[in-house]
Amino acid sequence: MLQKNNGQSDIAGSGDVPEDAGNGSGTTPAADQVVTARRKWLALLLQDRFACAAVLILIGVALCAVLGPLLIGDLATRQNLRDPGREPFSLDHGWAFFLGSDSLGRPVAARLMAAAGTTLSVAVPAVLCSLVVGSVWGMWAGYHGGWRENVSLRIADVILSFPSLLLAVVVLYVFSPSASGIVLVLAVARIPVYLRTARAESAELRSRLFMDAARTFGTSSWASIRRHVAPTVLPTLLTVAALDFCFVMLTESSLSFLGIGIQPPDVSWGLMVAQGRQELQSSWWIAVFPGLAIVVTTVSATVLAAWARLATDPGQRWRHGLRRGGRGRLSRPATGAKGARQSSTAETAAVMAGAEPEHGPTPSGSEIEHAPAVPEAAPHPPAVPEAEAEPAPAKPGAAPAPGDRASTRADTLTVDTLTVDGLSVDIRTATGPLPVVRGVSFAVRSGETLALLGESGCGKSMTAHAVAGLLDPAAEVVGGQALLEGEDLLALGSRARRRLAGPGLAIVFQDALSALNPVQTVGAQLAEPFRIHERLSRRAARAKAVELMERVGIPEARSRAGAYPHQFSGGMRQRLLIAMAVALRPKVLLADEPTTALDVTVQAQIMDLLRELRSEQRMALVLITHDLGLVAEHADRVAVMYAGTVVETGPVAEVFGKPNHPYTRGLLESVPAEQHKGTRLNSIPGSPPDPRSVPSGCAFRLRCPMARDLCATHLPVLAATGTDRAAACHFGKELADA
Ligand SMILES: Nc1ncnc2c1ncn2[C@@H]1O[C@H](COP(=O)(O)OP(=O)(O)OP(=O)(O)O)[C@@H](O)[C@H]1O
Repeated sequence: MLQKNNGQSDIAGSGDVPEDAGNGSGTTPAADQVVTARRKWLALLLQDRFACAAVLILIGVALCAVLGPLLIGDLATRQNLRDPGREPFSLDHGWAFFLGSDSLGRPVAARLMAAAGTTLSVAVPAVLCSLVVGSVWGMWAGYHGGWRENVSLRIADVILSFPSLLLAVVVLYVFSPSASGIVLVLAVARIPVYLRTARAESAELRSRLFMDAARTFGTSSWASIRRHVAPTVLPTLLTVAALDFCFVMLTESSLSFLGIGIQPPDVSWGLMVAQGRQELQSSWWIAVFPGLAIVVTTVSATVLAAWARLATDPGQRWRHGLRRGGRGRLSRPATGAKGARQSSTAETAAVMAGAEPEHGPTPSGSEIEHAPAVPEAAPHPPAVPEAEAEPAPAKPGAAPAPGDRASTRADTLTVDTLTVDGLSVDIRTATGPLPVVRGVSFAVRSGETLALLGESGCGKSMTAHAVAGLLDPAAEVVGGQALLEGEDLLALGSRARRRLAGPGLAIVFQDALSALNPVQTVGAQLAEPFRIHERLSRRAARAKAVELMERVGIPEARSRAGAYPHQFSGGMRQRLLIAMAVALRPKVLLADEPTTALDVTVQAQIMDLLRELRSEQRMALVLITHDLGLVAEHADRVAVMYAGTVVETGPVAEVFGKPNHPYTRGLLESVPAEQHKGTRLNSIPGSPPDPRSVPSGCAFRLRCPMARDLCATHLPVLAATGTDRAAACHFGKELADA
């Protein structure tokens, strides 16, 4: 059971594993983790023979660069004019002449080794500098958007408008040619390539739900970039960097050919190609071998980057298994392509998570979906008191059972936790502001469930996003307040908002797959709120994450914490999202259609879980839905929305028993129910108005059977129609008294 402990959220049951807990082997757990992580990467690398070959080649090149000068002494520069242009593939004059000699009698093999060091000392720093600066800049610009993005792109455009070779020629002519000068010029010239790539991917990620989810528990912009943007963008950038490696080497060779690159007696592969080009017909080997060195090194870097891209993308790792052509542990099983993908992904992720695949198959989504919300063996019995146990579902339209939940709970509820007052949101469009939320007001108290009910497009999500501070940049709050225990959320600066996010207000989104980061394990994502707000170590936060997973009914939570969102079923993903939202025991939880994409069985499990958590944590729950059945069964009070405004509000049982607004009445009459059996179902004629063409006066009047002339000229306001009830209808009181 989740318990409050000295102001800190704590989950009773398995306590935190102490940070410094030893493992009995004399090594620290942190050191063990590093060793295990290295083994995992090595295991993945060994599954790809091309990547292995690429690594060996690159290690060879690096060794040549480092050890070459020691092995060859001055062989690379010593001229032997009596014996120039010696042909390759003969060991008569020693290994140094195996690849022939150039027109000055210098051995090509020795020169290749000497040149490896010079070439790498230019290409590697140039690529690394442009990669680091361009990527960080691009991710920052893309994440924030607006002027930062525009200014960054214009700077990139200016740099890109100069051909990089021309830029290098101009700069190196003005300043004297040197290796560090070449590195600097090439690094600057290539920054826009990374900037643009990182910006584009980051801007795309900016609008993804899992970024919104991170913002709801107060992740700062740099932390979001580091944890969510960088892991997604990096694989692409690494591939670009590998290709850039070739470009930089070739540019350096062109500069050397022009006499402003590497200066003799130093030698680089590019310079060797440039010098050998003049004698290509008579002594082909002088240019061909350094050319081959450039190609082989570049291809190796590209292969390694492609491997890294697959290895760091959890959705792609299964390909490593398939590449082995059916051999080995991660090979394609004989159950068809889909099965192969699932199995390989699960096993590969198990390897990455440090689990032994021999432990048996990972439970499939369908196997684990029907697990009870609270596992039998879990140390967290459901905390719903007997008195709060759910009555049989109320049928929409039917009168509530005597002693309904709303009226019994009302005794214990006094102060509103969240009060939304006159909230208005506009969307900026080319033709001017478009009002999509108009003066919405409602209040919800601790331990209570308020349903925001309405047809699609009536502004429910906009309202929730405005309160949570997650509005699209095109949308803007133009009026109203959202008071969380008296503090206006809409007036807070971003820092104060981050402090409050998570422990104050959290949100559960409809599409759990989009709301979870696909390239992070669920354990890492669930640990994030604890790391940010409680500053827990990685290990302690992870332990809390596992406890949370157990609490929301994820079986085998400890081993499943290392899995990725796509390895869970829809219902389990929704549980994970709920776990993430309630991790910091928020005072208010906004649940935006949390069960729409789920089947009825899973829907019931998720709603039961939300109810249990609400009771345990005494949260105020705002349930956003268009499902009247869900409202009847799970909400205490309801605010019915139409065309961006609240048209009726009150206790669910009373509103559904005797609606005071013709729209609510129409909604209830259009739902099939026992008492409608054998009669023709009524439906509201027409459809909700587009925000661009909301009728004058009452927005519902064109569909309303009670509309009069007054409705076209006077906008009805939300007015009391009874105790704790209100309706925005000129005839609300009439309906209430009927
Ligand atoms: N970026 C946008 N640009 C223009 N209009 C928008 C934008 N986002 C939302 N809208 C409009 O705002 C209105 C309210 O949208 P909102 O998503 O809040 O509706 P909703 O009641 O949550 O619907 P649903 O139940 O389908 O999610 C809709 O008419 C929608 O078309």
